[in-house]
Amino acid sequence: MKLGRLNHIGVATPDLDASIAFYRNVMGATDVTEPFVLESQQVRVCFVNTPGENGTAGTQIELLQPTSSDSAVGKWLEKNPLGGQHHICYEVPDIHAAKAWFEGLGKRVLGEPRIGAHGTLIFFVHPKDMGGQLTEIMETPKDGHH
Ligand SMILES: CC[C@H](C(=O)O)C(=O)SCCNC(=O)CCNC(=O)[C@H](O)C(C)(C)COP(=O)(O)OP(=O)(O)OC[C@H]1O[C@@H](n2cnc3c(N)ncnc32)[C@H](O)[C@@H]1OP(=O)(O)O
Ligand SMILES: [Co+2]
Repeated sequence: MKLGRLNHIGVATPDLDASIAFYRNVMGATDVTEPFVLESQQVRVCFVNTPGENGTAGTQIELLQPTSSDSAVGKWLEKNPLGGQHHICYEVPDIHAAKAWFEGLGKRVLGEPRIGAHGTLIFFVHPKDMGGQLTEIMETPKDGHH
């Protein structure tokens, strides 16, 4: 398995607009995308772009507010009402080879690879098989656009 760049850190929040204000006013973020709803994951999401180096894209903070309490993020917020770090997403060159790799190690891949918020194929690996860390694996965007 070839580990690629850290694409984003998923951060859950009970109030997306308050979190955007926090990243702008407390963290000095200047590049925050327009929120949109991803029905399939029952989340309203936006990205805080952090500066990259030498013209490359920086790692993003993916801010996630559930649109329903009966959702992965909704359920997680019930246990973590303030919100916080929810998952980590790494890029890989070949999503299908990566899926076979984790399954070969007996780790639970959650569902089939599907198109994620960045428009490329992703899957998640169960946190209990990953040292407590919910891990999203994402195929590196072909056009290099992140
Ligand atoms: C913008 C969209 C973007 C995309 O899809 O492109 C996203 O990133 S969407 C993000 C939301 N979607 C997901 O997280 C999908 C993957 N997650 C799941 O399938 C579930 O959340 C799952 C299976 C990890 C847990 O669901 P379950 O129904 O089993 O919930 P439980 O509360 O019973 O959890 C079981 C056990 O796991 C612990 N847990 C749950 N979530 C996390 C987490 N994010 N990080 C670490 N650990 C987590 C939970 O505490 C339970 O452990 P226990 O010791 O029993 O308390
Ligand atoms: Co994500």
